[in-house]
Amino acid sequence: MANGKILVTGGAGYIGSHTVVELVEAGYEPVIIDNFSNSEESALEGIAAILGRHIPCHRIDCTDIEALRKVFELEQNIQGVIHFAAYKAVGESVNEPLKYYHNNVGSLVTLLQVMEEFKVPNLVFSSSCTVYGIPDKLPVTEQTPVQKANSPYGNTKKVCEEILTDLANSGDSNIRATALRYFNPIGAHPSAKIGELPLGVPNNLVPFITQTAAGIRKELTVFGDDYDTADGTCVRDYIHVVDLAKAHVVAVERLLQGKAESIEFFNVGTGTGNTVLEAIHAFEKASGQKLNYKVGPRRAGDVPKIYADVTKSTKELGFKTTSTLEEAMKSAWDWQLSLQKTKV
Ligand SMILES: NC(=O)c1ccc[n+]([C@@H]2O[C@H](COP(=O)([O-])OP(=O)(O)OC[C@H]3O[C@@H](n4cnc5c(N)ncnc54)[C@H](O)[C@@H]3O)[C@@H](O)[C@H]2O)c1
Ligand SMILES: O=c1ccn([C@@H]2O[C@H](COP(=O)(O)OP(=O)(O)O[C@H]3O[C@H](CO)[C@H](O)[C@H](O)[C@H]3O)[C@@H](O)[C@H]2O)c(=O)[nH]1
Repeated sequence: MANGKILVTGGAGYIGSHTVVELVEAGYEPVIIDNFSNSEESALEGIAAILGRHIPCHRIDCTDIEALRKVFELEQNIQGVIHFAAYKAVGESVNEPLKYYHNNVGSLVTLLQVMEEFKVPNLVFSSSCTVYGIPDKLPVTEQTPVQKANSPYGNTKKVCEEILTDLANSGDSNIRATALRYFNPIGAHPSAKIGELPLGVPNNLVPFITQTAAGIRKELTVFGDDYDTADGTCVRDYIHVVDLAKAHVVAVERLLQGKAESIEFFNVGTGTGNTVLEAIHAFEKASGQKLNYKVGPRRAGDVPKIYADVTKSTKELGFKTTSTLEEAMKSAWDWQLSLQKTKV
C-alpha cells in the first residue's frame, strides 16, 4: 500500500529524477510534471530502468493554470507537492530576468493557487544557499540573515521564500511549506541510469571536471586561488544528489505526519566545506583519472566560502547525509562514462 501520491514538478530534471526514485523506494507514489525545457524524455526511461516500471508523467508547463488544474483533477488524492520546476542558470538570468521571474515565481504562484483550490496543503520547495549571499559567519545556520540576491535567479529563490512566508502568515491559507536550501548537489544515481544533463558548456564545477576527464573539454580552469581559504580556492558544501533526494522524502513525511509548521526552512548540505582543489583531488582519486587543470582569474560573483550548519535538519528533520565527496565524484564519473557509451 503506497504512503501517498506526491506530485513532483520538474521530476524529469536532475534533482527531481533522483527524488522520484527515492520516493518510490520509501513507498510513495510519485507523479511527474515536466515541460522538458531542461531535461529529456530519456530521464523517464532511466527512472523506469531503476524502478522496473514507468512513473506517470504529465507534459505540461507549471505556469499554465488550466493544465495544472487538469492534472489535479485527473490525479485524485494528491497528498503533497515537491516543486523543483524552475530555470537555474545564474548567468542567463542576468541577461533575461523576465524569463526567470515568469517561470520561477510564476510557476510557484500558479501552483499554490491550484493547491488551494484542490485543498492540497503540503509543499516542499527547492530553495538554495544562494539566499545567504556572502555570509559574515560560517557555517551558515537557518538564522543567518538572507541577503540581497546577486542575480535575478537568486532573487527568484528569495522572492519565492517570501511568498511562502506571506502565505503562512495570511491566516486564510492552509498551505504548509518546507523550503529546503540546497548547498551544491553533485553526482548521480549509483546505477548510472540517471544524472545531470548539462546543455552546452557546463557552468558548474563537477560536470566540467567529468567532461574534461572524458576529453570533451581541453582543460578545467580553477577560478582563482587567492581567496582567504586553506589553499586559496573557493569553498563549497558538496552534497551527493541521492542524499539530497532523500532529504525531500523526510521533508514530505514530516508534512504528511502533521509535524511541520506552516513555513519552515532547512539547510540541506553535509556540514563540511571543501575547496575546489580538494574537489579535484577527490575526483582524481575516485576515478583514477589525472585531471588537466590550470588556475585562472576569479569568476565574477563567486561566493568565496560557504558551507552549511546542519544542526536543525539533523535534529528536526532527522536527516543526515551518508555519502563522501569521493563517492559522489565516483558516481559523477560513472554517469559521464554511461553518457559516452550511449553516444557511441
Ligand atoms: N542544481 C543545483 O545546483 C541547485 C541548487 C540550488 C537549488 N536548485 C533548485 O532545485 C530545483 C531543481 O534543480 P535541478 O538542478 O534539478 O534543475 P533541472 O533543470 O535539471 O530540473 C528542473 C526541471 O524542471 C523542468 N521545468 C522548468 N520549468 C518548468 C515549468 N514551467 N513547467 C514544468 N517543468 C519545468 C525542467 O524541464 C527540468 O526537468 C530548481 O528549482 C533549482 O533552482 C538547484
Ligand atoms: O569551471 C569551473 C566551474 C566552477 N569552479 C568553481 O567551483 C565552485 C563551485 O562552482 P559551481 O558553479 O559548481 O557552483 P556555485 O556554488 O557557484 O553555484 C551553485 O550555487 C549557487 C548558490 O551559491 C547557485 O544556487 C547556483 O545555481 C549553483 O550552481 C566555485 O568556487 C567555482 O568558482 C571552477 O573553479 N571552475
